[in-house]
Amino acid sequence: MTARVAVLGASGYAGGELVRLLARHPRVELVAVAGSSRAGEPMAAVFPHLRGLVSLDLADAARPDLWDRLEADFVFLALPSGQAAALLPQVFPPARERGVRVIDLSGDLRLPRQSYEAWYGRPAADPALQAEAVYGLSELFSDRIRTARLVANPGCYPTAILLALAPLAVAGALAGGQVVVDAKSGVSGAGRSASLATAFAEVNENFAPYKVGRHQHTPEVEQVLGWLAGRDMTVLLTTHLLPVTRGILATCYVRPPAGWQPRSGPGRAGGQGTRPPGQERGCPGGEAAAGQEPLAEAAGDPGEALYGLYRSFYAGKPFVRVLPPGQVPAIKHVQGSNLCDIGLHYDPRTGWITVFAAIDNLVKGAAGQAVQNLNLMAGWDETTGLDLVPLFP
Ligand SMILES: NC(=O)C1=CN([C@@H]2O[C@H](COP(=O)(O)OP(=O)(O)OC[C@H]3O[C@@H](n4cnc5c(N)ncnc54)[C@H](OP(=O)(O)O)[C@@H]3O)[C@@H](O)[C@H]2O)C=CC1
Ligand SMILES: CC(=O)N[C@@H](CCC(=O)OP(=O)(O)O)C(=O)O
Repeated sequence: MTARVAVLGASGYAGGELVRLLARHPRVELVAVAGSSRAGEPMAAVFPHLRGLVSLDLADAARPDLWDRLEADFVFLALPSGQAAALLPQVFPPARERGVRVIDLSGDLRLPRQSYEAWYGRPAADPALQAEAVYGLSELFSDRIRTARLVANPGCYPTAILLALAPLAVAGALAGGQVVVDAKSGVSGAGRSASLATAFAEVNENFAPYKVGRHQHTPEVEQVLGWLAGRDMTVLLTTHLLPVTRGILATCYVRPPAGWQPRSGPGRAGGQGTRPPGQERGCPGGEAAAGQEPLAEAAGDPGEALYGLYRSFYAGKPFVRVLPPGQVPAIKHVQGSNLCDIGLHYDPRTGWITVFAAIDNLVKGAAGQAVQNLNLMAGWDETTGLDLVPLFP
């Protein structure tokens, strides 16, 4: 089976990356692309790297009547936050009737109204649509994604941070309810539209934090960690702009409760060990692990035990590479791929655990994960079209 797919926002970085991936996806027919200021132009004029690979012209993404003519099974929305919320109430219900399924890359459907309005500073999407949307962190919520009609693709930072912390959340290591995260992103995370903050002369050979204390991905991370940990979570997230094009490195600091030990089998990612949005909080995987031997005691090495916990959590998850103790991830080891590399460190002196996660913000943090979700929704192998070896050096 093949699927007809449309990309709205195809003239942006995330949408352009979607088109790059979909152009070589063996089961996809790309039937439409749309933009805004570049509407009417050939895709290859907007993105010359796609010359000879995509022959479509950009339609106007803001026109609701575009949807009446769309003969697509799946529509990706890669529009600025706020635009999906404005567009969907009008176009999604009739499209859903026709069997169209939507994957939205913006932040519009990830948070409930109050939280969205507080952190994004604009009116939230229709609450019914937000409630219908399945949070699309592929590794954790694959069961619900498979049958979803509307998917809220995760934010770039939350993808890295949640993959880094999910095993600890499920295993009860976040019982204190507080986490500190120090995260850095390449400038493509800010989108293609020019702004002073992302101009070469401002970014080159510079490095600085931004949106301190007010990053809009904070409530998203808190929400999902809360589902996994079975308790309210507070996350201190500080984001930094790296003078590179692609990549996110998230460094997450956790002080587990006294006496906590990593255990094997704390629940599997995407299996029964994690709870999807809208369901009762709790951690069946953690409960199932309660009677097991602490690996730390068995192995006598907390670093090895932590590694065992992560290996077991991400067993069978092709895009997560858990690095052995002593190895650390780097953005250059995942660039251009849908991989998330995770490194672990247990510091016996302070009792803190540090978890590092590296992703490509445009691939696993946006377009790649959106394609992974398409694969799940269409019933294909989740790696279809995503067999991408990182570009190095
Ligand atoms: N960049 C990243 O790493 C990530 C981005 N995202 C999310 O993906 C979405 C797109 O981001 P990104 O690609 O970076 O942004 P860009 O600014 O690069 O692209 C925005 C796209 O939306 C179109 N657009 C702009 N304004 C409107 C409008 N009023 N109506 C309809 N279309 C419009 C643009 O068209 P045109 O160029 O023709 O004017 C362009 O195609 C955002 O919601 C972002 O949060 C999520 C995760 C990571
Ligand atoms: C480097 C950079 O500026 N990154 C952006 C990522 C924004 C994003 O992806 O927006 P959503 O809220 O729609 O997920 C930021 O930090 O705001």
